Amino acid sequence: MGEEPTHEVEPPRTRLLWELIRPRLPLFALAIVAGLIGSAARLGTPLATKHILDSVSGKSGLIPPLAILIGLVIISAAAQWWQLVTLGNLSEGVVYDARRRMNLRFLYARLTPLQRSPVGELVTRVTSDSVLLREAASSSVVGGVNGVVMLVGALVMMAILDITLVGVTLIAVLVLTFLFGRILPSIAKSQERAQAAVGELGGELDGNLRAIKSIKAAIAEERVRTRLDEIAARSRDLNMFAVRRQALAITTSFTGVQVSILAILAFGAVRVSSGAMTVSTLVAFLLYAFQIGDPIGQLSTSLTQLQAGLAAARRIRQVDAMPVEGGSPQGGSNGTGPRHRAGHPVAEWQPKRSVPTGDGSGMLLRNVFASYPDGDPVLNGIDLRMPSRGHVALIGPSGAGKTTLLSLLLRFLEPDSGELRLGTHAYQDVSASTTRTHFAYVEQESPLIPGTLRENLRLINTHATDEAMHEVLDRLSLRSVVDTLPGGLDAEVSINSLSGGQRQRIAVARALLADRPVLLLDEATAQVDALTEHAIHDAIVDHARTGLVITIAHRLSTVVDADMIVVLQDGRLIAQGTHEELLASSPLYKDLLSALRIPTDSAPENAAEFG
Ligand SMILES: Nc1ncnc2c1ncn2[C@@H]1O[C@H](COP(=O)(O)OP(=O)(O)OP(=O)(O)O)[C@@H](O)[C@H]1O
Repeated sequence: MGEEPTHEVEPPRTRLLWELIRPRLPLFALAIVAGLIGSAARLGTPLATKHILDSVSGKSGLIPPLAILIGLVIISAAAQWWQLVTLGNLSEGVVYDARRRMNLRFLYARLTPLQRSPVGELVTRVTSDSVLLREAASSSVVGGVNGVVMLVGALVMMAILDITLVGVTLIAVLVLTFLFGRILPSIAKSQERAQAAVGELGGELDGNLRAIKSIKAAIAEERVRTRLDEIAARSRDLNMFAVRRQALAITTSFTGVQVSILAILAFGAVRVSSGAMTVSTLVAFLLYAFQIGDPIGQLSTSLTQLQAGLAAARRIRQVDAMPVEGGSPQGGSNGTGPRHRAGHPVAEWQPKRSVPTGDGSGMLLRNVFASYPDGDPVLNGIDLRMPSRGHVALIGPSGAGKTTLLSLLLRFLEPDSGELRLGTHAYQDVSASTTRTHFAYVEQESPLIPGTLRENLRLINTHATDEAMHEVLDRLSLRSVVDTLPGGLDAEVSINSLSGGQRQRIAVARALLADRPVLLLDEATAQVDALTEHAIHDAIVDHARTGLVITIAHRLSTVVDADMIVVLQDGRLIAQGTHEELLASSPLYKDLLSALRIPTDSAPENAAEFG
């Protein structure tokens, strides 16, 4: 998992499980009490049976021991029911808590470490790992406690009946305990590796299913299948290792119990024939010996199940350890601190239209350096001032750092050093979510969130009216698309039900409905036709009258009439100005245009692409 603190000593697995159970301790205690009552009732039955046998030989009346026996059976059944329901309550609660904790962490985690793990891998932690945790948190732990209680109780009762014979049983219990101690740790390790393989499978599957069209078009199904099968086989082999170990542990325990019963029978027969023990005592003793089989079996199953749960708890804990966003001061969170303090004078840009600034929503980047974890800086000393109104277009070759610059503005990434300001607020003084309230963002892939079209459009502005939505949909030529959807705005939409261009327009519509001071568009016109591009362009111009629009544009039409064009190359700000100014001053800008065979003596009308 990304950004796992390597210097931190990991707590023992059992403590992780305890942390999840602790908030539900009363339920846990209740389940144990129910288990203890049931165990006590079961422990009493052999004694009641002995009294019934004694009454047959005329030593006492039959009715009282019979009534006690029936009472014990009823109590034992009721306690078992109670315990099972309580356990279900407990385990579902623990799984629910674990899933909520992970959901919360995924949504509030810092983006870079979160995105280091494949989505499918993260999903398996919420789905399959939490299910393994369910068993460990409830039946394994309570079953283990019950098993110990039953075992100790039976041994005590046996000691009361015949102290000599109990020695034989004790030897069997000690041998089994020793063998278990040797086998269990290897079960936990292989199960953890098997679960990691399941996570890897989830990640691979997710990635491949997202790219399924490319895979099919390349006729690469077989290659992908082989790779997926290899991971599935690895998981199977690791689990089989654990299964063999579990089988060894469980059969050892059962054989041990059988052997000790035979030994008790043999020793018991000798003691009965010598008159040191009555037949009824031997029968009661044997009933206890048989009863010991249950707790030992329960203990061995619980302890082996517990290993899978502990492995799952560790993987869930790794999610908990992901760093979260919040009001963390910029640059401080990655521990590097400012690396480049030299102050550069920031060139004040004057837009070609009269654009008022200084009303609190202009943006400033001063000597900003940024890098991804374990990488070299991808932005190197960016100095840029943008006003509160107007259209700023970012251009540059692929990999120049355009998207990274937007990530900094939105605080998906914190700078290594330098200063970012939004109006009068320094980024480091406010939380990431506060900063984001100023932006509406259209990302490159224009993803839809699961839900209806209405929910998608209201993602930023939850109060957008139907009227406003229809107005924006009209502007972006989406109205006819919506009208054909069953349910209109209430239709469930997904990546498969809409085209790339339609999704892109929905993302733009969502941003326009938001009415935020700064609109960020990352190649918002990449997939749309000329008419829609025109509509988006008009929307940009419209928004730029009252607010700031920052676009990453690959199409010249989005760029040429921008109030300011910022040219980036290799993470540096190479030039900035209007189209005309850059044609006169920036060889890179001219190169970018020439590479596309666009005449550099006039602004072209067509929608040529950069990058
Ligand atoms: N999540 C990431 N982790 C590590 N490196 C990254 C990450 N995202 C981008 N980079 C690197 O940062 C550099 C700048 O990438 P960025 O996406 O900002 O460029 P860009 O100008 O938007 O490119 P394009 O036009 O191709 O989208 C590239 O070298 C890229 O490999």
